[in-house]
Order: sequence, then structure tokens, then C-alpha cells
Amino acid sequence: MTTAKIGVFDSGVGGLTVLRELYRQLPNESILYFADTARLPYGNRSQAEILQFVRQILLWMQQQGVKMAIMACNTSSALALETVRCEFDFPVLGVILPGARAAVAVGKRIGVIATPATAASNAYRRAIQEVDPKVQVWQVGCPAFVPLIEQNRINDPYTYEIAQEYLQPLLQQQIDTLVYGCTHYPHLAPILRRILPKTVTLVDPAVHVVAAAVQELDLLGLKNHQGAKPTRFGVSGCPQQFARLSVQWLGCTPAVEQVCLPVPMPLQSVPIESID
Ligand SMILES: N[C@H](CCC(=O)O)C(=O)O
Repeated sequence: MTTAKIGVFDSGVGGLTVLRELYRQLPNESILYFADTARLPYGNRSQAEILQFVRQILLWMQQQGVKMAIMACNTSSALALETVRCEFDFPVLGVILPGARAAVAVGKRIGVIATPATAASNAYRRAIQEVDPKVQVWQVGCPAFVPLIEQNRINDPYTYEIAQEYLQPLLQQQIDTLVYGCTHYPHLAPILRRILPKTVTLVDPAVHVVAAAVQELDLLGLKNHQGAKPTRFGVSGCPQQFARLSVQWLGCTPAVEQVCLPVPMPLQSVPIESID
């Protein structure tokens, strides 16, 4: 047993959909939540940038003594998880594999809505077809969604219009399942539900990454049985803006601090001239 915190991070308020699941499935765990709001959206970034950001965040979380970290961000999970997970001495979980497994359990014609970077990485198609190569997968990049959510324009008629546009190619393929391939998108659930036929099952990887975290904590004997401390929130951008936006999902105004992330040491390399 350990009372150390679980670190959770995203570019912004998307990770709150994972936090919500942590509160539901692991009510005794204390959480450290970080949102890289100064550098969002992640979905248009290169792999090199995402790797650098993720290393900085995990290094900071290590300094804060976390026992586990959850990448509550599909873009980071798609572009950085495989590379960084062996660089830290605590388990690092991503959302894509748990989401893909859950989707294959219910669907045969699976649509994935994601950031442009996640869609282009093909991470969901690979993960789904590794489990079942016969399942068909269509991935759509939705660049406008994260900025609209972060600007609190969820109920703006434009958000509904653009959602119709993004879902159109998936509806044409008669998908039976839709995966939220970005942790921000469950915040759009009421809108997406209005557009999708009732027969389409929505899969939220947040539910399944937290189920995986429960198993991992059990396996490693790291569960906390003493009761949770209040969640600590850190951001790289404006704390007040994050607090104002997130109150609608948290049910209260959180105390948010501004965090200055560490700059990681460059990986040691041997200069070519010094090799005989
Ligand atoms: N919520 C994140 C990041 C979105 C973004 O910043 O573009 C994801 O799941 O990909």
C-alpha cells in the first residue's frame, strides 16, 4: 500500500474525463493533475515536440513522488508512450490500448474521432487490428474540437455543425462503434449523441485506462486504502482560466497552481570522434 499520488496529465481539460473515472473507480487514490495549457492543442504538434513535452511532465511528476502516471491524452499515448515508458521507474499508462481492446469487444465497424496527430499516427487502427485483423477501422481527424472545448464553445451552433461534418464519413461507412480518440471529446457527448444513430456504441477509453490502472495497482500492491487527499491541479498556462473552465465538470472551483516544468538533461551520447 502507498499513499503516493497518481499523476494524470493532458494538454487541457480533456484529462478531466479520466479524472472523473479515477474518482469513480479508485475513490481512495490521491491525484496530481497537470494540464499543459500554455502549449495546447497537442493535436497539431510533431512527434519530437510531444516527446519533449511528455518527458518534461513525467520528470516533474517524478520529482513530486508519483507512484504511477496516466497519460490522459491520446496524442501523447500515440506519439510518446512507447519511447518514454522505460525512462521512468514508475508505471506509465496510456489510453489507446485499453480503448482499442474495449472497442473490439463491442464492434466490427469502428470509427475513431481523434486529433489530427493521433489519426495520422494510425495508432488506433494498429491496436485494434492487432487484436482482431478482421475489424474495419476508419479514423477521422477533428482539428476544431479541442480549441472549441477549451474556448468553452461546446453549446455553440458551430460546434454542432462541425461535428456533423466530421461524423459524416463515418456515418457513410455505417459504423457500429465510435471511439473517443481524444480525451476532450466525451465533453461533447450530448452533441455527438444527437447526430449518431442509437445503434452506434460509444467507447470512452477513459473508463478502460482506469480499469487497467486498478489492475496494475493491485498487481504491484500500490493501492491506497487510507482515503484520498483533495486533487492537486497544476497548469503551465493561466490557473484562473483553467479553474473557470473546469468548474462545469468538477462541480466546484478548483485551486489551481502554475507550474514551471523542469528541462530534462539531454540523453548522454558518445561523440563520434572518441570512438576508435
Ligand atoms: N486531449 C488530448 C490532447 C488534445 C489536444 O491538445 O489537441 C488527446 O487526447 O489527444
